[in-house]
Amino acid sequence: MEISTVLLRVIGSLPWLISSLLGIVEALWRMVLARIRLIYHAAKFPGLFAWPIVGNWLLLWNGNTRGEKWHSRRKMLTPAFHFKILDQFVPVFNSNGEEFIRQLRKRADGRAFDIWPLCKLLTLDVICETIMGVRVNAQTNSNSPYVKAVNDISTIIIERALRPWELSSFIFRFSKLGRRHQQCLDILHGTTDKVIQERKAELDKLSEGRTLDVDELGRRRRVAFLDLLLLIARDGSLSDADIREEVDTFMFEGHDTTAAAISFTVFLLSRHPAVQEKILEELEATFDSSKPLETSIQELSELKYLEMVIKESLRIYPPVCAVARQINSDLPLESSNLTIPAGTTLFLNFYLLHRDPDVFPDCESFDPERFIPEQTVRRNPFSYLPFSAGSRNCIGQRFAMLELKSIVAKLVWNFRILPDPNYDPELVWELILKSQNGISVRLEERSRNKTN
Ligand code: HEM
Repeated sequence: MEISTVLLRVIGSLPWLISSLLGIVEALWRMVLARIRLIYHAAKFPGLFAWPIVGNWLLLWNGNTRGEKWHSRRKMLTPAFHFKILDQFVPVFNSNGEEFIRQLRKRADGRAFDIWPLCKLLTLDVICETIMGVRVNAQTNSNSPYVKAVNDISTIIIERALRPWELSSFIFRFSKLGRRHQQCLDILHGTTDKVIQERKAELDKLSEGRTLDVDELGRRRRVAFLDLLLLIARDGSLSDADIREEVDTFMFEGHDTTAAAISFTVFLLSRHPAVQEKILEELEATFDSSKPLETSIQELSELKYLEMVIKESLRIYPPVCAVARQINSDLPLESSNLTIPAGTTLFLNFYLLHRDPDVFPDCESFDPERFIPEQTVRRNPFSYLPFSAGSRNCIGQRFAMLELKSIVAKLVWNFRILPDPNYDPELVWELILKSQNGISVRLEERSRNKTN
């Protein structure tokens, strides 16, 4: 081709090239303007330091989903937390709680020990039995591959977040951490898949007129959360993979959080013997002192002082101490002339919220009386958010409160909880708020057990 022809072609496509270039420049300009606007508004708020370009991205990375999947799933799952279903779970709290007490009895010699790992095993037992309907016996068999995989995967997630180069799935897959991650997933998914297939087969065998809570021999059978999911899935709205996803979410949201809440409550009680005595008084007014403590859902809801203690513990040590939210449209704040611009990621810190001295004077001190009804009604409901608020709040909060009450009641019923004078918790925020040096307490058995 001659040079003149090439030149003519180039000149001919110039208008197209220039308009494309202008289009790109305009798009970039709009992005820059939007960014400047965001920075302009955001700068008026007190907050974390933001780096140029990446902002707070290094602290927080959130995938962008508009929430349609979440919305339809949440609607499906809400009935699974109905009072009648929770009622069936209370015996699971009781039986696993009894095993917890048996394990603790071995440590009740007045010497300090770390109660955190035992709390984790307990809540894993509870969540596996209520959500999947299987007993993993974590408390008596803490070395099982399943229990180890559950523990390891949380640590791996944290370690990976601290190694930015391993955020790439490709690099991660070939790293040592990534390989262990895959091993854990294989064990966890393998177990969930097996349970799903077994429960599905049982469901298929349900004859006309038989209900889920009765087995083929007519014996009472406990309905697990998974059974409800399988029933919902019969109209084709959930695949096996979807079901596994939901089961996994509940398994992970529902056990570390409760373990943290139980262990922090035990720590606070170890420093407040008078509070323990008040809990005991309340229990002794309701239950027969000569028997092991066995609670029903009705009795648990009547333990008002115990509830105040747990609420105060969740105030000081909220296991989910922060959440993030992305703002989809400009949000003017009524109380000021500030606007939070669309595209901002808000980081809501419940740990600090619960320490607002205007709302909770002397905020570091443990005082369950803050939760007497007269005090609670005076406060803005958004000033205390251990389970978050709004449509994405904790779906399992009633489950959690019942479990916490059941376990803490058993603990105080059986033991005097004593402080470890050489210990103070060192708080860290990993996936949840926890203490990196464990939760050290001492236990002494109450005399009612010694005479039994
Ligand atoms: C003391 C124990 C617990 C605490 C403090 C807690 C706290 C929270 C918080 C703050 C959220 C909101 C997270 C966010 O906004 O990003 C949440 C969500 C959630 N929690 Fe809990 N939780 C606890 C126990 C449980 C239990 C026992 C279960 C299940 C049995 C559970 C299941 C869930 C689920 C599935 C979600 C996600 C809800 C959704 O996005 O629709 N949680 N939890």
